[in-house]
Amino acid sequence: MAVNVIRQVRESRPLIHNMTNAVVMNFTANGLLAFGGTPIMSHAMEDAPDVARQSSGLLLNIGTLTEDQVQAMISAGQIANDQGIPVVFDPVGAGATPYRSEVCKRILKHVRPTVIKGNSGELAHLVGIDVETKGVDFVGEADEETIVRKLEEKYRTSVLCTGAVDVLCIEGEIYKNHTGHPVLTQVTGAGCLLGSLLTAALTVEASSMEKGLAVLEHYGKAAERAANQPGVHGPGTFIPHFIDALSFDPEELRK
Ligand SMILES: Nc1ncnc2c1ncn2[C@@H]1O[C@H](COP(=O)(O)OP(=O)(O)O)[C@@H](O)[C@H]1O
Ligand SMILES: Cc1ncsc1CCOP(=O)(O)O
Repeated sequence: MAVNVIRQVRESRPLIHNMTNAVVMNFTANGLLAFGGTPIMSHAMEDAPDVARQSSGLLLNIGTLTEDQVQAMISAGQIANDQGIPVVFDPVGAGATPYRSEVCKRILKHVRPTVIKGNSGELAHLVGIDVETKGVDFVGEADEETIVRKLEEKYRTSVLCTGAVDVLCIEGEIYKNHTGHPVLTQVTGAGCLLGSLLTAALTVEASSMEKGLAVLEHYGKAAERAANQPGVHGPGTFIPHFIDALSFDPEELRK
């Protein structure tokens, strides 16, 4: 299942338009390349709509948003919707400031994402559930299944809630992924990069469940493999090994 999805990505090397934040731009481009996609970053209103027209998938990530970029995201998102291109929306830091909350509502009013993905704190905020967050991080406790179901119902779209266990909600069904490693919580952009790989996976021919679980399993297994390498002593040495592992064959990673 995972093998089929990831091999298709590696054959087509889909062009993924990453409208993502300044913190994770380089990490995202390298991680997506290792996984098998072709990254392009473009945020300006003068450029992003044309890039969206040429791309196979679009990631909207509001981590370091400016008003100009938000307008470009809406424009690119509408083009992607019109062209039937998958869109992943990552509401980074939703609820941390009134502006982020307003932008989430605005984007979701104008763009239909294929998947909304975020951590529990961000997704809880989108459905009005009060949980404890600190900036872009989730620090409290939450009932992920309730959150994803409510969000799916509200926006009629698939939802991925990341965490120690990832919870995916597609057409009312819940799927869980248990792969992963706690060191991912010490790497900024671990969630953001996952959103880019998910966008790439959504471009191939398979069921939504297969595509979602394939990426989650591969990502988590790559983290487990990297974290257990002899030269890895913490988040700094983990990162290059993780990028390497993302490029491995999915069957090899399962061994
Ligand atoms: N405690 C954990 N153990 C294992 N994997 C984790 C843990 N926390 C998060 N992950 C993984 O890290 C990645 C990013 O998730 P998360 O930390 O929730 O995102 P974000 O960086 O957006 O807050 C996901 O692949 C998730 O499965
Ligand atoms: C630290 C930070 N601040 C704004 S965006 C960002 C990156 C967040 O990345 P992630 O949520 O994937 O760890």
